[in-house]
Amino acid sequence: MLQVRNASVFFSARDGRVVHALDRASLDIDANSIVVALGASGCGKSTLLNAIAGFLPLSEGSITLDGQPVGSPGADRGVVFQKDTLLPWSSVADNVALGLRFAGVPARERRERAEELLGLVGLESFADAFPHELSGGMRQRVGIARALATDPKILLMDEPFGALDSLTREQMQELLIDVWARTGKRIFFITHSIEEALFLGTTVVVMSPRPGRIVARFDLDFVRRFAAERDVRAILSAPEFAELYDEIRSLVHRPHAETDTPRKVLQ
Ligand SMILES: Nc1ncnc2c1ncn2[C@@H]1O[C@H](COP(=O)(O)OP(=O)(O)OP(=O)(O)O)[C@@H](O)[C@H]1O
Repeated sequence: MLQVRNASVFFSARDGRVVHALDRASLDIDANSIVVALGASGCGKSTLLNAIAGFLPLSEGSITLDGQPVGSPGADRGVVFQKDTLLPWSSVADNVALGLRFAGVPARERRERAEELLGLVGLESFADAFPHELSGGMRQRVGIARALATDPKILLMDEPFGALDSLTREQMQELLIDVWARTGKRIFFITHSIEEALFLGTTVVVMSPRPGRIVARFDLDFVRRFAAERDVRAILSAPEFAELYDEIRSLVHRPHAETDTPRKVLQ
């Protein structure tokens, strides 16, 4: 279980103001769940993800993964960003195996694991290609395979499909559901898209504009339905999908007051 408890983050902006980016967020991410955080630009979604990844410290509150406090980045959390961070001079297989190289895994074992993961994301024949030979969607697949290489307890995905065209994005959503169904990995996923959140999330949390606060939580089963029936149209045209879409839309767009009052920055 990943537990976020009363997590707050304050940043010191360049002009001396204190930006209250995240306000007492609490969240549980159980095994086998996909928790999607949804909210307007600047509401603190990436701040929350970066804190879970260990890239930035909380100002207040705590994050634990299976009871262990999360302080710094670790192989137990795999991260995928919107912009791929593949090494251009390394082959696809070597990119996938990067974390394993850092962990001292022997070359042959690394290659086997990379090939296995490339199979999982449908890129088995691209092991020896280089990133520039791949499309944006393919590079994101490599990113997912790389994030899975160290067998992390959780995948953290920060708008991973945000830069892709809509067709590729739909394909990637389905691929992610397949990866989730086959690996059982828990996933924390950030998006601006209500439709993407509803389609992918076993839980959707809606965040308010700054200071980012979790204002609503929805437990859903569209993703399990898709994994079982593989009928996207049936899901997207379901009346309950449209109702939830409207409900969440009004929550996301509800006006909230700016409350960046000067406060001490707690580290
Ligand atoms: N290092 C930083 N220093 C100062 N302010 C920051 C810093 N990082 C983020 N912020 C501010 O914190 C707030 C939350 O930012 P964050 O990137 O978490 O939002 P977001 O919801 O992920 O936005 P987007 O959807 O546009 O990526 C924003 O107002 C942002 O300007």
